[in-house]
Amino acid sequence: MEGVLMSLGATSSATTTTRSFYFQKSTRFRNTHIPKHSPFKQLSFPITKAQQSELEEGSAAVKESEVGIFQDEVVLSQGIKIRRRPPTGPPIHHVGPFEFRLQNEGNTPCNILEEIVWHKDVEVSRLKERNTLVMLNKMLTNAPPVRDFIGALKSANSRTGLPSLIAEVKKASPSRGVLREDFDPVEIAIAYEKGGAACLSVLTDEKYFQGSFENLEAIRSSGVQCPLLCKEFVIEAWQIYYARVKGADAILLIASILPDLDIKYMLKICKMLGLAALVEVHDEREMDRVLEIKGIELIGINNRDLATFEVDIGNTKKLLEGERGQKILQKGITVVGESGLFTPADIAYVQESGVKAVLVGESIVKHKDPTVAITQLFGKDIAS
Ligand SMILES: O=C(O)c1ccccc1NCC(=O)[C@H](O)[C@H](O)COP(=O)(O)O
Repeated sequence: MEGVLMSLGATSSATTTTRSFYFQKSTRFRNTHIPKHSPFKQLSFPITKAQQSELEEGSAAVKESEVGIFQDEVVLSQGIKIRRRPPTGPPIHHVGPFEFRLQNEGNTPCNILEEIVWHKDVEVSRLKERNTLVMLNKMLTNAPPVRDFIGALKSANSRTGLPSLIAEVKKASPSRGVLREDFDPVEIAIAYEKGGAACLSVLTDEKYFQGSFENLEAIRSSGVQCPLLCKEFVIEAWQIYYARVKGADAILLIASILPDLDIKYMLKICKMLGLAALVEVHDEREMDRVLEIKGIELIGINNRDLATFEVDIGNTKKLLEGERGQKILQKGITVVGESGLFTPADIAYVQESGVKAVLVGESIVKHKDPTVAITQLFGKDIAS
């Protein structure tokens, strides 16, 4: 590794454009004020020459492909329904001395996932002011070393012959409310590790999941050895740096909110920082999109529709059938079955469908002893 001062003049839409666009009933608006996400003008962090040229190639490709293409058209062509927050919120109207805001389809989130993403946009803007990329870059030198997230999944899978477990430290969720009142993240993480979890997923979203980056840091510094997934709603590359500084070994990238170019660019950032990326899909279209992206090693199939909360574990099977399953095998991608897993029969069902790992929250976090809950979930002790 060598120190290189990077200049990323032409970067991906993930870094130089906001892509704050929104639709109204019949008209789409594109926010042409762009420079909000431009933190990467001059970066100083250790990367190899090969990584540098890879990033530059990526940047050039992004620039090229964006010429003449409106970002909202790109997004629509990829079937992404989650819109970005309108730049100004509902317009203000005055009637006499009164001021009010008009709510309509275009400036009010249309489902919970969209609401989360819009809120995240505001939250990230504020956090970035207090933690600039230059500051994060400095902090990277003191960040704890990255552990091998995918390696841990693979070795637990070959040791037990069962899907390896990513156990989720989850206090609450929009669909289920508070899952555990006496929530001590470190205690839960230790109990998960004792129960045989290969990796942990730590929710860092505060507003909707009552999680935090403090939880992630506390678990990381507690001595727990399991590699940690930062379970966030990533809309900007800056968040990946932040997660790394806070001790994450892996990060979640959700295909229903990120266009392909953002995913590609973010994968490169992850690679450069040594983080694993869990790219999450929910339907066939998202799976087909991500299977076209080079370099994906880990795909999560979420059985929960994040817009409606509907959960169906048959989704994992559906997305792994036929050609898609073949392609995944050929590419050597590890698949994680996510959400709605409660019994040994559920685990067997997703394993038969082809997953090598599972991500589980509710069914183990609610139990008074999460170690016991893991044994009950798998129908056997997976720790030894
Ligand atoms: O869990 C939710 O209600 C939720 C709502 C909106 C966006 C994301 C949401 N959950 C994230 C997850 O996918 C789950 O936390 C994870 O897969 C574990 O699921 P479970 O075992 O069902 O708790």
